[in-house]
Amino acid sequence: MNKKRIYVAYTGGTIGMQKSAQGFVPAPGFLTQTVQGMPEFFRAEMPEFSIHEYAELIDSSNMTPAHWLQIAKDIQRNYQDYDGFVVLHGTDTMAYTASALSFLLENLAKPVIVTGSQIPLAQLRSDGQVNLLNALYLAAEYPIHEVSLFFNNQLFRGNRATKADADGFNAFASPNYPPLLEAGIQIRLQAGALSSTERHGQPLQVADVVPQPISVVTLYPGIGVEVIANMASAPVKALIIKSYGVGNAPQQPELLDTLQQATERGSIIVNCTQCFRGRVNMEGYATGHALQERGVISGYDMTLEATLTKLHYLLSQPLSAQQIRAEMQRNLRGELSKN
Ligand SMILES: NC(=O)C[C@H](N)C(=O)O
Repeated sequence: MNKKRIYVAYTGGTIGMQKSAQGFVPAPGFLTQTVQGMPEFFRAEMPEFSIHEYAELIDSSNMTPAHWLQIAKDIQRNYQDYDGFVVLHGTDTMAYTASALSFLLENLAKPVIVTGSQIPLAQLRSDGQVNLLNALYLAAEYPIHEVSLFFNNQLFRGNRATKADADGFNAFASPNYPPLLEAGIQIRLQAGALSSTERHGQPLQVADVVPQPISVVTLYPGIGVEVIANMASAPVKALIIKSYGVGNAPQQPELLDTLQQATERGSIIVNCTQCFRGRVNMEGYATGHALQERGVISGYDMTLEATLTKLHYLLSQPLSAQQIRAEMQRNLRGELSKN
């Protein structure tokens, strides 16, 4: 039987880092060399894989939309030659990249799994081996044709994941959507759908993305209107408000006027909840309803990462503000559920 072939893109991040006088840093060649010294990766049950280290290996705090595009184009270039893709990435902004890739890779019909680790692969007690080994195995044997994120034995939908623990191994959560798959003694499919063959639909397409001026403001009791007005002023094209509960904000006339003026200027204002779990419902309370009346749109149950990367994706296309508002409230890649 022909073995499946998996393409591994190493972008940087802790998994391939080495100790230096300044703390852990990514080092060229080190991840590949470490994997080669681990016989588990070459067991008969494992797929074939090839690791491609990027010329510039980065801590994921340095990720930008240009890097998202670089990864998406790399996948596109190698799309025909591999059965699946594993992106090795730092954990700090992993959920942003996984969300961004889910939007940029249009008509995706192969598995793309983003993973990394909290302790470098070469260190004692690393979680890197379990994460990478499982990501490779799942990409080959449990192909779910979407962008997902594997961490601590759970496979999440990429645009539903968020970093939830700074220093624990259970570093990611998917607060509003069940895991696609859980890897225990048995590998159990949960919300994911296995696809045995490549769907012969539209060819894979990579959407262009350019960095966009987007503000994110978290409401707090007593926040001044001028703070929000500043965050919404030009050149900002979109403002994400992390509101209270199901989407509430103070019913201050000056605040509501500021938001209305920003909307009239063509800004996209999205209402996301600052709660870890749950969904915005602006019809729930008068305080939420007032926002809706001023043109603020609902982020429903999207994570901040999904909201922000979806805005980047849409603002990079030739769409009107009205079209962007409509698309933001539509489920494009499983990132949003309305009820
Ligand atoms: N665990 C990690 O990968 C953290 C690292 N700072 C990164 O995001 O690149």
